[in-house]
Amino acid sequence: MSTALTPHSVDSYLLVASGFIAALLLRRLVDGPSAQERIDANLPAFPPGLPFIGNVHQVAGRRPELQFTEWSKTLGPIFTVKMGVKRWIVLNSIDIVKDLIVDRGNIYSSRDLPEVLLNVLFRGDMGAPMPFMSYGDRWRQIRRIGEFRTQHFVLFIQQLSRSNLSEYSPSVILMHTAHSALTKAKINNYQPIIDIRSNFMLKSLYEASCSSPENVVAPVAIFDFYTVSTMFAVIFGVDIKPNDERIKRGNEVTQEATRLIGLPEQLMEFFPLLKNMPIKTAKLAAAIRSKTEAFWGEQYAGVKKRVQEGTAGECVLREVIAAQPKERLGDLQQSHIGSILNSAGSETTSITIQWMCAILAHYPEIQEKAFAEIEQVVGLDRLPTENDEENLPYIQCIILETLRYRAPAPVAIPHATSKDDTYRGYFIPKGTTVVINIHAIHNDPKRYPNPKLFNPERHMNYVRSTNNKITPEFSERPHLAFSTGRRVCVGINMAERVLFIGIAKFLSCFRIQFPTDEFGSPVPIEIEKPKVGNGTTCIPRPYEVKLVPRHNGVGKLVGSEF
Ligand code: HEM
Repeated sequence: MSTALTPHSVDSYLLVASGFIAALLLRRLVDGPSAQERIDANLPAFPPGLPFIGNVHQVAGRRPELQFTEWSKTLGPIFTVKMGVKRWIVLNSIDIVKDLIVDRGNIYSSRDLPEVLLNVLFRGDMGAPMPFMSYGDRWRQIRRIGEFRTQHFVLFIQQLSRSNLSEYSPSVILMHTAHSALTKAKINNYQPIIDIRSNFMLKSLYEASCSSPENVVAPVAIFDFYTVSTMFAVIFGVDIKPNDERIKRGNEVTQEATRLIGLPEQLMEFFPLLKNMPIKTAKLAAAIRSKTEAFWGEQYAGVKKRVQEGTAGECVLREVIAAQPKERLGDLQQSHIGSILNSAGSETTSITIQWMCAILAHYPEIQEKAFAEIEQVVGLDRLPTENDEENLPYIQCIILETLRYRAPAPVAIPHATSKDDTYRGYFIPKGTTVVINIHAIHNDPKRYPNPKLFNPERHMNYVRSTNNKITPEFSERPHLAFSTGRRVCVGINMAERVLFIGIAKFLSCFRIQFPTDEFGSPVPIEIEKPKVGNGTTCIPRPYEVKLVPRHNGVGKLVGSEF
């Protein structure tokens, strides 16, 4: 029998559908608005969407920061997005981020991420996946152990003194004063690793450039290796070589785990009915977990063995393992600390260097200014070091402007409220997802005149103040690429050091130019259309670039016999 719809059957469907809608309307008249509608009426405004699915089709699987920024132009700096049964509050201005994420951090610092990620991949309470954990004592403990910052402690205390102290529990204040596995001082201990890895990066770029008749290099893999090998050495205390199997396997397990925050899993959160469908997500997650735990477990066991034998060099996990009797964490939890720091720190830092190189190819005059500063402060007989940082303000500005112009995580990691709250007359219930739209803040023309222009100079006052140890106001921060508040990136100090050393050395050695086509015309590098990732990172499309050594002494400086 044919299943094609005849005009007659269409009429019947229409009749049934209109009857259904009429019944719903009637019920609505009798019952009044549903509980959800009453909640929605007190939330910030919604953009237009479709019945039932809301705004899912406009956001999921796309670059959400662009759509959010567009909506903020008509709906204002705070609005709500309807994602099936979920409500996301989107924050688009620095003032609102300060009010909620910083000053009400006790309410706005939790997470609401796919169950499958938390409970299957990371085994719920048995695991310790810091970025995904709900706000609470366990997260505080893990965070304190992995803490990477002290510099921001100063900023934090100054913010505290300007805001309402009673908002902060004593344990939070303690958390920021506690001695942790990786402080700024400890990062100095890792400086030799960062030096070796950055020199290797320069040597690889130099040799790739010299072996190409046109000095054309595909730099992304080389930048990736700089950050991945640095993180492996800092966290696990191992020295890995470019073709090391661990890089490939580490990438594979991270990529697979990322699948679990992909579109199907998000859709299941928006439409819980889908959880009853025969979709094998939990099975898939369990399979990914076996691989992930096997790989990172091996790396962790290696450190533990070296600690027991007394041969472990300085590394984050050595400290974490030493603190095990006091902290009482299990091996799986400690292994998670290592794998999470490793994965969270490698890609983001490499993406920033990739963007810097791609963007500066468009701005030769900025490169010349940067090189002139290096030539004056450092000279041509040595490479820049961490001690030169304060005397290289323009290089610092280039890094700040790169993080503003192309924040690697333009909507950070969504937060969630852990209590009901009222703000500017809105009622925001417990469990609401809160998105910081860093992209909108970074493109606000009031904060950054002509935001589409890459202009390092705009950060000069900020850099001068911080170099003179003056702490600028929160609103004067040059960017929010590391987010802010209690969930602020835990690796800021590490990231800033790896970026400064890598970028200052890179700009001291190479002039960046577009490659040319067969007619000798320059082929500009694409920077306007980032690769569409999993919705959380903003990555340049893979590119080739001409890297011309700055002077005859570069080969000697980078230790190449090429
Ligand atoms: C340029 C480099 C980096 C950028 C742009 C970056 C950015 C971010 C952002 C936006 C967040 C989310 C904050 C929030 O929830 O509001 C975050 C969290 C985090 N980052 Fe980074 N990050 C970078 C480097 C690193 C490094 C080097 C490490 C570790 C060594 C690291 C470890 C983490 C961890 C563990 C979290 C989760 C913190 C928590 O939930 O409490 N990141 N980062």
